[in-house]
Order: sequence, then C-alpha cells, then structure tokens
Amino acid sequence: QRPKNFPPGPTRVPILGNILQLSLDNPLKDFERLRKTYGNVYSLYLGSKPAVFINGLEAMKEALVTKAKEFAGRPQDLFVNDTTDRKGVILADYGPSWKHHRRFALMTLRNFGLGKNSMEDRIHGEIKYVIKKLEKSIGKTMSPKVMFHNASSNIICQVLFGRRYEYDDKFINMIVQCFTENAKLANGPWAMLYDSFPMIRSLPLPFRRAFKNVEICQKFSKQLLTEHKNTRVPGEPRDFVDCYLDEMNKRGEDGFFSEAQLSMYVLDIHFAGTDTTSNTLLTGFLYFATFPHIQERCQQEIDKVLNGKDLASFDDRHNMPYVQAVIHEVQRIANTVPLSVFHTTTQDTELMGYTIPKGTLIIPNLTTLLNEEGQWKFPHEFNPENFLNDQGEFVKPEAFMPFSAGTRMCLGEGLARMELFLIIVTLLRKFKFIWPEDAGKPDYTPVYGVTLTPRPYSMKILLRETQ
Ligand code: HEM
Repeated sequence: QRPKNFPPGPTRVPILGNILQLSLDNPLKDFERLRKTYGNVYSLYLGSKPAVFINGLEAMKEALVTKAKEFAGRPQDLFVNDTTDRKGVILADYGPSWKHHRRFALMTLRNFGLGKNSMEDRIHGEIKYVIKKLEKSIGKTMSPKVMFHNASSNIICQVLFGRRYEYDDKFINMIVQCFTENAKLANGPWAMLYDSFPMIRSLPLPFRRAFKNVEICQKFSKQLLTEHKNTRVPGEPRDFVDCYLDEMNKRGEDGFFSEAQLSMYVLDIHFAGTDTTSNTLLTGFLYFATFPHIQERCQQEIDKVLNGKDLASFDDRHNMPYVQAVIHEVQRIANTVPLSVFHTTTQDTELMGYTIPKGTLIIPNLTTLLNEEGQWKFPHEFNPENFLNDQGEFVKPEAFMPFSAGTRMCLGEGLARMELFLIIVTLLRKFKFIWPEDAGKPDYTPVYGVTLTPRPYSMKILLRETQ
C-alpha cells in the first residue's frame, strides 16, 4: 500500500519493490510506458524506497519553478553519494554548504567571462587545437569522440586549473575514461541494485569500479591542488582553484570551505563540464553529417554573418536564427541528461494534487519535456523548425529544459551554450562533415547512462572552399 494520496504506480512486491518491472540496462522506455498508464506524476519502489517521477511541462514547472525550494534537496543515501564521499556541489543537499559553493561557482565563472582573457578567448584557444586535429584528417574519416571529450575537458580544466592537455595525453585520457565510465555506472543496473538492496553494498560486485574511478580522479585533483598551493600568490588568482584558496583564507574556519571540499568540488565541475558538452557535440556532428542540407544551410548563414570576420563571437548568435535553431534542436534531440540529477523534497509538500512527504526521492524525467506532444511542432524528429516561427525567427519553447530549471538548475549553462555555439560555428565554417559511404545507415539510438552518449561513429572531413 502506498501512503494516503501518494502518487499512483504499479503494485510492488515485498523487498524488490518494482525493480523487476524495469529494464535495468535502459529503463527510459519503461518510464514512458508508466507515464502513459499512471499520468505525469507517478511513483515506483526501488527496493523498499519510493521514488516519485515527474513528467511533462506542467508538473515539472510546478515542482522545479513554483515550488523550487520544496524540491531542491538531493538524496544522500544512494550509490552516487557513497562514491563521492558526500562532498562537492552537484550532490550536496539543500543547505548552507551547497548555497555557498553554488554562489561561489556562479560568481567565479562569471568573473572569468569578463576581461582580457575571457571565456570566449579560452574557448577559441581550444578550438585551434580541434582545428589542427581535423586538418590532419582532411580527405579521411575520423572518430570525433576523444577529440570532443578532451576539448570539453580542456576548456573546463583551463578555468579550474589554468591548464590544458594534449589529446593523446595518457593521463587526461584516463581521467576522462573514469568520467565516462562513471556516467554509465552511476544509474546503471548495478547502481540500481546497490540503491535498492543495502545488504549488497559491501560485496565485491562490479559497482566497486566506480569507487576506484573516483579514487583515481581524486589523486589527480589533489596533485593539482598541491601544485597550486605551492605556486600561488595570495590575492592574485590565476584560476578557479586559486580563487577558492583565497576565499578559504578570507573566511577562516567557517566549516564550509575546506581543502577536502575543494578536491571533490573541482572534480564535480570537471566531470559536469566534460561528459555533457562533449556528448552534445557528438550528437550534433552525427546529425550534421547525416542531414547535409541542414549543415549547408547553417554554413550559408555563418558565411553571410561572419563575412570577413576573423573569429565568431557569442554575440553573433543574435544574427544567426537558423544556426541557433539547429543548435537548440541538437540539444533537444541529444537529451544529454535524460533524468536530470535526482532531487528530494525538503519538506512535506504537494504536487499536482498529490501529497509528497519530506525526504522523498524525486526523479525529474526531462526526456518527457523534450519530446512532449503538444509542445513541439515535430516532437519525434530532428527538425530545426521546432525553434523557428513562421517568420524564420528563433523562438525557444518553454519545454526546452535540457539544463533543468529552478534552484538546482545547471550552473554551467552559460559556459555550455557558449562552447556549443563557438565550436559548432567555427568548425562548420571551415570544414564539411560527411557521412562515409561505407558506414551504412546511421544508428541514432544513444547509449543510456546519467548522460546519453551517441554510439561510436566516424565522419569524413573535407575543407570547405568558401570561407
Ligand atoms: C550541454 C551541456 C550541459 C547540460 C545538458 C547540463 C545539464 C545539467 C542538468 C540537467 C543538471 C541538473 C539540474 C537539476 O538538478 O535540476 C545539471 C547540474 C549541474 N551542472 Fe550542468 N549541464 C551541462 C554543462 C555543464 C557545464 C559546462 C558545467 C560546468 C561549469 C556544469 C555544471 C553543473 C553543476 C555544478 C551542476 C549541479 C548544480 C547544483 O546541484 O546546484 N554543467 N546540469
């Protein structure tokens, strides 16, 4: 029996809950089936623990925007919490430590956006290496996966640590590999079993791999922190880590800012800024290569707007409605973080008339907004018309929430949007991306995880004549 007025859902069995009713490899289709049966707010039991799923624009807005604070918590008893030692910002519960760290990140990222060495310069700096890499493949086919993952990692590494790594650097490739592996493990079958059955948690099962990966990454960030402490000049920050160390000096021992926090905090931001942007870029180029007419129309608009200009700037987006529409459509179809990051309720509350007690696990299914019927002209196909009005102007429907919404909304949205725009525009301006003749039909179905990943593919690179 569910508690009185709790969201409905399928009957559960003792101990296992509803877990046998889900495909643990990729439950997204099951979640959609359950939404059709039980409505936009329903519940499932993962073992003995209830989880409330939020679907569709109306329910999502009520929870994340109207009742933002009431839904701003994070669960603290899951696999992901154990792997990250309950530090950092992404999984921090709603409270003063999370607030201070979120505010600090937003402020510091904003400050790096200004001035001489601006975020745009940093991104263009990295794009030069991407161009070099692509130039080596002209006339040939290449798999863009490592390149985009490393480019995204480098952009955020520059901000955090003031440094970048070559794309064949073994060390950073190992870190990125840990990120991509953990993004699959974090909500994969073993994590689901770990969360549902606490008695198996200390057993040597495959979920141990995720702990090992965090350990490897922690070594990496701790080493960089030591280097920073040894070389910094207080009050003259070179990067995010220096700013944090300055802030620690300023605050003294207030219990919120500490070195132990810092090493997981930078890891959080490094991870969040790598596996998201890169998978979105990979989705984008998969579609550019297989929808050549859309690629060409973007190139015409880019040529016209950038006519004679050396580099694209983020402001140019206002004169590129079609390119803007395409990039947003790429994000919509990529559905990069399909179940957002899980929330909890911070107090007893109500949603769409149902009663939800404090501390309930909340799963915002963002997928159901990005393809919701009635919200999009073409919910189930790749079509930039989804973001264009009858006059060909760019419009952003309300259901476009790949970064979530409200209090816990992605704090890297500004950076991510700038990266996507500058990288896509610069590369489409210079190169033509072609689906290889012998590659067969493209498979657009992504691999499930905390982030959705396009299946590995290769594309042929040509240099464009008109630039
Ligand atoms: C296309 C790229 C990206 C997508 C689609 C994306 C999406 C998301 C989503 C859905 C959430 C969960 C929000 C919630 O719980 O309601 C999130 C949180 C977060 N993202 Fe992003 N993200 C992207 C890029 C980035 C970048 C570049 C950074 C680095 C600065 C970043 C840092 C974070 C952080 C720190 C959080 C946790 C915020 C909190 O709990 O307060 N993300 N992101």
